[in-house]
Amino acid sequence: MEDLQSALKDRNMTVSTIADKGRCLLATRDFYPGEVIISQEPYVCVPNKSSVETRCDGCFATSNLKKCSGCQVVWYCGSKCQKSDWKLHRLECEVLSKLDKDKRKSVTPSIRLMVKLYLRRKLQSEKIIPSTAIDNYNLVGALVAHMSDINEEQLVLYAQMANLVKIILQWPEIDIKEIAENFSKFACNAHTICDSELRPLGTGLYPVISIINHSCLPNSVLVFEGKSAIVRAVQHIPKGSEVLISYIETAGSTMTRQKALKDQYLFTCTCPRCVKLGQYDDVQESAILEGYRCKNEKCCGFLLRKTDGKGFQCQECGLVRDMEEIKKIATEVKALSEDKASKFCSTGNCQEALTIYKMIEKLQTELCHPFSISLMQTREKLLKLLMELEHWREALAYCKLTLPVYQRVYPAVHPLLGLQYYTCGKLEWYLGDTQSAVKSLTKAVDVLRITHGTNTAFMKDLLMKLEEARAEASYQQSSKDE
Ligand SMILES: C[S@@+](CC[C@H](N)C(=O)[O-])C[C@H]1O[C@@H](n2cnc3c(N)ncnc32)[C@H](O)[C@@H]1O
Repeated sequence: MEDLQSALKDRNMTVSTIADKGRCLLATRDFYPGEVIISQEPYVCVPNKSSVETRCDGCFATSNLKKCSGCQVVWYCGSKCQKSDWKLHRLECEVLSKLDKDKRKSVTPSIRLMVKLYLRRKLQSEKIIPSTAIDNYNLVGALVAHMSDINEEQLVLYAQMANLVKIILQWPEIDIKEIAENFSKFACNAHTICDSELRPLGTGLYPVISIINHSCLPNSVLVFEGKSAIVRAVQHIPKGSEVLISYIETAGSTMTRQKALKDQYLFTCTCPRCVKLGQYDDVQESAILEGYRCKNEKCCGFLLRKTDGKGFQCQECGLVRDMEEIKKIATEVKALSEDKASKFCSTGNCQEALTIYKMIEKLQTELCHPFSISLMQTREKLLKLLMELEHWREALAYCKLTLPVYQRVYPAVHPLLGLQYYTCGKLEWYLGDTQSAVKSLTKAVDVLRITHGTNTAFMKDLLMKLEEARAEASYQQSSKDE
């Protein structure tokens, strides 16, 4: 702990404790929007695995992959990644290659993450790889596990997974209880590693970053550059303040956010956004973000359940929507999304998925409040599918429909909002609307230079696009003036 504190002192940080929260990270000087507060390499990490996609264990790339001939489980994009991972993978390869085919199939990313955790601990304790103040197993030991708060079913699952890890490692002295506890630590401390556009690539354990607590109105954001985790300030953080990131998708209502935090992180959030709202505001917020639309298409009022339970009444114009009608549409949406859309999406059948999502969007437009999160998510799926199918104009129309919801549910500096402006700008540019593209790309840069910095290939590309769009717009303007 002393080593950690002195390493953090150089970075203008300190670890402290707060009642009801446990450890926390405090700033020992002022930080300003866009500044990197802390960055860390993963103690261990693994790429995601899906039936349609495999990733390199070194850099998470998806192309030019070759399977490790030893274990037949891990993939690399080339010798550079294979060599840099070799000290750890040599041990992993040895244990994985002893497994029969069936057992190898049960080696999920979470199991691999745990196996790698123990192997890395061994390598550090044998001094085969170095330890530092911010890269050692003691920091993993200090992570919260919440063992006494997790339910029986979860405990059984962790015990089964721990047993599999024991079988893989074949270390007689290993403690199953400790492995199970570490699975619980993963659940509330590991981070999903994403690319610059926030698409998930893998999972990593960053024990210093894991000291940072959650807020639904955070002053910082966690992004990734390759596998490095970077925490940047999105607001002014005065000296002595706690650094806070968001663990969850913050677009939902207070009830939804609190449930997500309780389910996975086992605490009740008391951030200003969660406690600020009074009971009625909370109900109104849920009715807008997760409720139904008024029968009158022109009315933007939110609906509350009538006391007789027979329907929902608009709080703006008083019109009542019948419960049966609402149930009917909701059932149709559910059937379409569960049975059909997900199947087509998982098999990569974009055209069919598009047809289904359009049907869902039509029903949700009829059913949900215009600021509904589920309607926004369906439009987001349509936008992605249409971009994949290169239907740019229609994609732009859906992108523009999502923007007012993004602006409502996210703070002005939020990576998802910045990325949505970016998508909008790119589409406008493809479609020749250069003036609008400049406006959208400028908004994207204003947000993303704070959340993502300006040094990554992704940001350099965005800044270049903006320059080109500006040059084109001024050329068009001067041609018009002549
Ligand atoms: C990633 S850890 C954060 C560091 C942790 N406080 C510690 O002592 O190591 C996540 C855990 O911290 C606690 N936590 C994080 N944010 C919190 C908050 N806003 N309010 C209360 N507890 C919080 C919860 O116990 C949660 O499961």
